[in-house]
Amino acid sequence: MSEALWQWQLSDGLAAMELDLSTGQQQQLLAFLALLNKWNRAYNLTAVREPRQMVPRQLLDSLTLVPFLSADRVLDVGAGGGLPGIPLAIACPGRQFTLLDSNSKKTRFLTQCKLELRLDNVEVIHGRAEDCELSQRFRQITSRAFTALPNLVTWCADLLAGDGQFLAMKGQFPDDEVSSLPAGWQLAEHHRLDYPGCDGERHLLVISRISAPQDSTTGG
Ligand SMILES: C[S@@+](CC[C@H](N)C(=O)[O-])C[C@H]1O[C@@H](n2cnc3c(N)ncnc32)[C@H](O)[C@@H]1O
Repeated sequence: MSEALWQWQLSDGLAAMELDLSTGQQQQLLAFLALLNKWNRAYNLTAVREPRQMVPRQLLDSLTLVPFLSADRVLDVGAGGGLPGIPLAIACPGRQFTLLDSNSKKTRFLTQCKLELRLDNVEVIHGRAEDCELSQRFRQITSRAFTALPNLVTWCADLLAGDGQFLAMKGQFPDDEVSSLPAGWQLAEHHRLDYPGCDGERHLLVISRISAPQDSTTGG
């Protein structure tokens, strides 16, 4: 029952969003949803449990970021059950995605997804963003339902390339968080996000440094 519904919701949604994904990619997205649904019972990965809401709120919502991706390597911080990182990795096989989360149950699930879905462009890291020391910085860092913007930029500043940008997904526009951004950071862009079945406000906030220093460790 869910499978036929999910298949219909996905192909309908992708068409409306003008995202051209192959049959194989669509099958991978649905296989990911089935894994999320199965593991959710034991691991509490997501609060979205109603089958009818899963394609829009998990897959389509994540995929709204596809047109905004430009970096070869993207970090998804606080990835949880793999959102938006796993759907983006399936939709964009030419980009590398690093999924970071501090909860070991969640990173175990993400590692299982990488293996079962054969996602060679996914790397999973267990750790706290503010304690992470990575060899290369990222030009784009995505986040969904992670933390307030001031925390995001403070905790993850060392993970972002000098000219990099945070792509923060939010529900209602967070006026207070934007006005509390630490000195040196700005709201560079704001986009309304929409997709079939979207049942509330969705916003993408692009946050960058005000004056970007040169960064020799940028990995693309
Ligand atoms: C509300 S969940 C959102 C998960 C996913 N992005 C989504 O939209 O469904 C927030 C996630 O951030 C992780 N998290 C919280 N603090 C963190 C930190 N300091 N560093 C890394 N991950 C963290 C939690 O373990 C949790 O999986």
